[in-house]
Order: sequence, then C-alpha cells, then structure tokens
Amino acid sequence: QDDEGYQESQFEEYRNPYAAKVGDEDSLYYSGRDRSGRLLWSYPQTPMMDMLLQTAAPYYTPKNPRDLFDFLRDSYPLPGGLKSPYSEYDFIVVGSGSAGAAVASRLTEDRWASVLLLEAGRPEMLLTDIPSMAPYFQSTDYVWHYYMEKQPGVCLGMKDQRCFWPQGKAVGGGSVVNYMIYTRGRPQDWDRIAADGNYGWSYNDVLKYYIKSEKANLKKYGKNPYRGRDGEVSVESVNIRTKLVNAFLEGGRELGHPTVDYNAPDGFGFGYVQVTQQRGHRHSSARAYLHPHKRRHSLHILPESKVTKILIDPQTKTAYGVEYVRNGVKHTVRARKEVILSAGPIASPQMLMLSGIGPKDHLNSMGIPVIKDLPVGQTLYDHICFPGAIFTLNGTHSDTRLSFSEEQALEVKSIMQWFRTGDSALNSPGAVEAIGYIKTPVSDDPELVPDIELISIGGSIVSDGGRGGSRSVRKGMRLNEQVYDEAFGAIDNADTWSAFPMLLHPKSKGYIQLKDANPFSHPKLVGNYLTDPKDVATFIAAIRHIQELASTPAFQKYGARLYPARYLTCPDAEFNSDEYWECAVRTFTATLHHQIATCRMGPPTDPLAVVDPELRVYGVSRLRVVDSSVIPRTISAHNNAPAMMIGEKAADMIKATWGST
Ligand SMILES: Cc1cc2nc3c(=O)[nH]c(=O)nc-3n(C[C@H](O)[C@H](O)[C@H](O)COP(=O)(O)OP(=O)(O)OC[C@H]3O[C@@H](n4cnc5c(N)ncnc54)[C@H](O)[C@@H]3O)c2cc1C
Repeated sequence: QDDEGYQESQFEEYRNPYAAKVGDEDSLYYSGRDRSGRLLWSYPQTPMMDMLLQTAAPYYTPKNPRDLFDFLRDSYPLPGGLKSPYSEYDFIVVGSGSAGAAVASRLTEDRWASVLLLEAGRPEMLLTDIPSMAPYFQSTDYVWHYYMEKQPGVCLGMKDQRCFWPQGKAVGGGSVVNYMIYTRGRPQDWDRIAADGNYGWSYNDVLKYYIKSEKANLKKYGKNPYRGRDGEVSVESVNIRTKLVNAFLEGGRELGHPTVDYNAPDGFGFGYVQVTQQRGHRHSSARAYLHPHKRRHSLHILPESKVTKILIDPQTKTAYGVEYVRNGVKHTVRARKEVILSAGPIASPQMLMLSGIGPKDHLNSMGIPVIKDLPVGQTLYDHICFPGAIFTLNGTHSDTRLSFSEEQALEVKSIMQWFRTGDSALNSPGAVEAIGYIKTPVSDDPELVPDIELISIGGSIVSDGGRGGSRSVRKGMRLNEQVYDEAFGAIDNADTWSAFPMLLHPKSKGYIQLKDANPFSHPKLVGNYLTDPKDVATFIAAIRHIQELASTPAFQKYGARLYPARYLTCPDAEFNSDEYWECAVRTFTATLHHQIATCRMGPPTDPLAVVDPELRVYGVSRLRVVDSSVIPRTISAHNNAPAMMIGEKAADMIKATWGST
C-alpha cells in the first residue's frame, strides 16, 4: 500500500495501460507481455498492422517486451540532459491535449515562465500520423476506454447496449486520435456565450485566437481575413476526393445551400472539409505546439505520468501543486504560481472532485473532504450522430466504384505516395469529405443558427468491411455485430454514400459523478441522450433532408437508393416511417466525442458555473481549468479547434494576471 492507502493493484491500469478493460477482445491481436505474462501493449489486427509488423519485425527482440512500435514513437526527453524534473515550477499543466499543449507552449515562450506538463498518455508515433488510421486508435491505449452508463432506449445497437466514449490519451490528447475536422463554431454561438456574462468570449474575441493559432493552407480560402497564416496549427483541405463530395455540394446547391468556407463568419452552407493536417499528415496539438520546442529549457514534458490529485491548502483554499504517478511511483511537485487543469471534459471534472471541489453532498457520499462546494460535472452536453442513413450506388465493380475502398488505400503505390507527398487515400480523415450546416423546419431558433451538421462521407460504415476489411469504424463505435449484420450485412463493403446528421444543440443534458474516490476508476458518465422529444424530431427532420439531397439529379446520376436496413431492435417499425427512424437513431446512437460544460464557465450569477470567464475555479485560488470542459453551452463545432483556441486565450489571460506584457 502507498501513503494514500491505495492497493498496488489500483495502479494496474497505469502500469499496464491496456489492462483488461479494453473490452473488445476481437480487436486485440498483436501484443507484448513481460516475463510474468502481463500484457504490456496490444494493437488490433488489421491489414495495415500486418504490413507494419513485417517492417518492424527486425527491430524487435523477444528479450525486449517493450512496445513493438516504440522505435516509431516520438519522445520528449527533459531538456539539457536532466534526469528528473524539478520539485517546483511556475505552472503545472495537467494534460497535454488540444488545450493543454497550447497553453503550456505559449506560457513558456520567450522564457516567460517555467512549466511542467504532465500527461498520462504516450507520445505519438508514425501510425498516428496517418489520417485514415484514425478509427483504429479507438481500440488501442491511445484512448481512455470510457463507457456511458447504460440508458434504456438509446445505444441499443452498441455492444452491451452501451455507448463508448473514448477520449484521447496521448501527448496531444484528442488531437492525436480524432478525425481532424477543423471547425470553429458559428459567430452566434460565441456571441451567446458572451451575452450570458462571459466577458471576453464573443465571436470577435475568440476569432483573434483562432487566427493566431492557424497556419491555413486552403487553396481558395486561405487568404481571407478571418484565416490565420502564421500560426502553429496547419489547416488544409484534403486533395484526394471521390465524386460523391461534388454530388453533395451540387445537390446542396440544388436545395439552396451555397458552397462556402464553412468557417467563414457568414459561411452558412456546405463546404469541403478542412482538416488539421500538414502535407497530408495529422497535425496534432503536440506536433503544432510541443514538438518544435523540445529543447526549450522552460518547458518540461512528462508523458506516462498520471496526476492523481491537485494539492490544495484547505485553510487558504489555494492550489499549490499536484501528486502524480509515474512508473508506479508517486511523486509530488509544487507550483509557484498556478495549477492548470487541462485533462479534458471527463478527467478534469473527475480530478476536481477527487481533490475536494464538487457538489458537497456527492463528495461527502464518496468520503472526500470538501474544499469547495461547486456544481462540477452537473452539466454535460454531447454531440451525437446517426451513421445509418446509407444509400447504395450503381458502382458494383472496382472500376466503377465511387466510394473510398480500404483495399485501394493500402496498395503499396498509395502508401509510397503518402510518404512522398501526403496525397493519397491514406490522408482521408475517415472518408469525411464535406460538411453542411442546415436549419431544419423543427428549429425554433430566432437566428440563422444551424441545428444539424451533415457530415458527407465518401462511403459509409460498410466501406471498410468485406473479406479482409478492418471494420475499424464500426469497431471504433462498438456497434453490436449481430445488429449490424442484420441491418447492413447484405451490403457490406458495397459502393455507398452516406451523410451523418450531427445534432448540434441537443436539449437533453447529462452529468458526471464519481463512482468512488480512487483516481484510477472511471467516473459515472450519464448521457441522457434523446430524453427531450425535440432532439428526436430534429434527427428525423435531418434524415428527411438527407433523403431530399439523395433525390437530386447530382446523386441520382449515380443511382443513389436509400438502403432499407432492418434493425433487430425495431422489429415492428415500418421502413422509412418516423417511428422507424426514431428507433434506428436509438439503435445506432453514436457520439462524436464532444462532451462539454462539465466544468462550465459562467459569471458569478450562474448557479451552474464552476469557473469564471477567466477560467479560475470559483472559491479556490491559483487553479484554472483550461480545456473543452469549460465551454458552457453547445456550439456548432467539433471541439479540437475550440479547445486549442481556449489554450491560446488562457495563456494571454494568465500572462495578464501575472504581469507580462
Ligand atoms: C475519436 C475522436 C474523434 C474526434 N474527432 C474530432 C474531429 O474530427 N474534429 C474535432 O474538432 N474534434 C474531434 N474530436 C474531439 C476533440 O478531439 C476533443 O474535443 C478535444 O481534443 C478536447 O480537447 P481538450 O484539451 O479538452 O482535452 P483532450 O485533448 O482530451 O486532452 C486531455 C489530456 O489530458 C490527459 N489526462 C487526462 N487525465 C489525466 C491525468 N489524471 N493525468 C495526466 N494527464 C491526464 C489525457 O490523456 C489527454 O491527453 C474527436 C474526439 C475523439 C475522441
């Protein structure tokens, strides 16, 4: 037992990141074990892995049970040959994800301050750079394997009827495993956040930081005044496209949706997807903000270091350091100025509660001494989508196929091309080709704000199936195979098009609580998906709009036909009735991993606020939360760019507090 009374076995997850919790036995194949037989690492078996394994084999010796792919992995040695970190820094940043990497990097610019950046996950590797591999990583230890609590009536077609909520666990966090879609949110989203009393967060305020962080390489739009050219994060269009994306944009225009830069302030319409890539390689927040500064003496980065507690003086209510575990050993490190919590929308509220900041009654019931009674974890919004509106196309043979094919992406020619120029099917972000914002007839928003984002795919969830197919997308979503096979088995790997509708402003609201006081336990995650009938009605309206799109000449020239999937979970619903679609959405209720508001930002008058508009935790000094958990209300965006923007903005606010010009 260690000082806190934790059993050795409670550190198991840390020492053996794969542990038994993966819960997806059929995707575990290549693995390494230590002498006692303990599993150290594991990767799903896929055609891509087969190929890489052959490449890596000469470097692997059975005496060395380390991860087979370590030789391809990035590393962050302490600068100046230091063997161990200092015992005190100006700032400690917990979590090096989209926001954490940005804030740590900016605070150490020009030697302004010293920062220790603690990250539970490992650095990136060659494979994480390959955009089309994104879905594979949801079955590896590059994510936290969180599951939503079982909720009757949703996620019915997922394994064990539970939705999987993976979160990035890497130097770079979510930006290492995500689909790289770059979105900023509509101006009204941010203006509403500011109007709620969050000074400094209007669209014009945040635009400054989007521009600062961006290095746009977008053919048509790159020079527009709202785009950045000198920032850290490379944003590109994807050069490899199917004809389906043109059909989507053309069909959109036929229905009155202009083709636009959807990140422009007036860009309400459809547009080619913009991605965080650099010459076709993933450009994570770690690549953008940390990798170029490895030798910076003021920035110490410690991967594989899990923070277990924020140290707060209970008398003065001042944060002064953290406890963390590295290689199974507990350490303490002190912060001279501030502790910055950037552990993401699930781990940040969990960490606050473990450290005594949270709802008083809940903390009491967990036996955690209360330092500050705050509504931590009591608000949670998420973006869910429906991947099952699938249209079959005319192309049956490889020469007439319109959609992406995994087989083609893995041809040697394509791989070599990706290494040379970055332009090959390997740089497709999970086959996402375009995005379209729509406002459905059921919306009651008085302003021109979309309620649905359509994500146009150069294929569908059936596209990586067939003989030898990786099935990585459906595995990543944890779809139940029986339900999937009954619904789509007959068109597995067929030529298809689909658009996922994503519900942008759900009315349904969830929450997070602790399950116990063990920092190695996962918290209780309650989604409360589709509990408001408006959310269901919006989905159905969106699916009807997708059907209209597929009926336009742009799609009809390819013979697009809605596939009549039969869901085991909906035996009595008449195909294509509203009842059918409601049941289908309740079957494949897939998250797009945008949980927010769990450490909600708000003015002192907001009873649900955890941090103030400068991201300082109410009632505790020298402690801020800087990540996507502070976003107080739903935004029309995927959260990677917003989280990096939050990191950028927080750095300026912190510098202003501590007297930098
Ligand atoms: C599979 C997937 C696909 C996605 N696709 C997209 C997309 O295409 N576009 C988009 O914009 N967004 C996407 N997102 C969402 C986006 O990536 C996240 O919203 C964003 O990365 C969140 O940033 P963050 O800084 O709040 O947290 P994170 O990036 O999650 O960073 C938190 C970091 O803290 C670390 N951490 C947690 N606990 C501890 C601890 N106790 N000690 C030390 N370190 C800790 C974590 O390991 C992690 O690295 C996706 C997310 C996922 C999971």
